[in-house]
Amino acid sequence: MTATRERLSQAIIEAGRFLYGRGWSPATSSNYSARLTSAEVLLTVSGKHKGQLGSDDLLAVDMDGASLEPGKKPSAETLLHTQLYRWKPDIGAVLHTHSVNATVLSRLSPGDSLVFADYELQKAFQGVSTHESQVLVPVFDNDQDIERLASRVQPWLDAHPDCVGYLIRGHGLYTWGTEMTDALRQVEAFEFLFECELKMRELQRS
Ligand SMILES: CSC[C@@H](O)[C@@H](O)C(=O)COP(=O)(O)O
Ligand SMILES: [Zn+2]
Repeated sequence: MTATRERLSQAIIEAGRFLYGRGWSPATSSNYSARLTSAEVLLTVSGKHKGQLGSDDLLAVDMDGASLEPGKKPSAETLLHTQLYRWKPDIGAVLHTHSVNATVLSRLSPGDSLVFADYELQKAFQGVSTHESQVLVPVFDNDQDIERLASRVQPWLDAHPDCVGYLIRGHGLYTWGTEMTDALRQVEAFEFLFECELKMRELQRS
């Protein structure tokens, strides 16, 4: 194993332990990846428990999502990862999670996007420097046809180069970063904002 693969494998395995521990990757949900080279991505195999990953539970795919390791089945959502690496060459890690709050908030939001404003924690997102900005998060309807889902995500990404993450309704979150630590920070920031938003809605109703 190359030193880069070893380092990235460890980063993915540790991310899985952390995200599972926070309750954001229950059962065998979620998938994680890191950029190996300009042409290859290291990604979780399909169907594994993400809190118990080992280095055998990862495989390299090309930028079209094709497995480079026969015998290993890539994540069912591989194309949602590779489209992000193709979209921006500075993306080094992508995380997909399935938290209760992401699931509930996306189901309660019938529109095609959510806006977060006036939260100091927005500054945890890459490129955001003030609570006075607006963080626009698209919400795509879920689809078991991942190629079709990816084809609905792509025009949004192309039209919103500052996008820091998106929700899939009733399903979960995709976010990313230059390094795994950046992607993890963004997952945490999103989870904080999702919880605030749900609490605000609850209090405003009562
Ligand atoms: C356990 S249901 C979740 C899956 O359908 C899927 O959405 C998911 O996140 C994990 O799929 P995987 O193929 O293991 O990467
Ligand atoms: Zn999923």
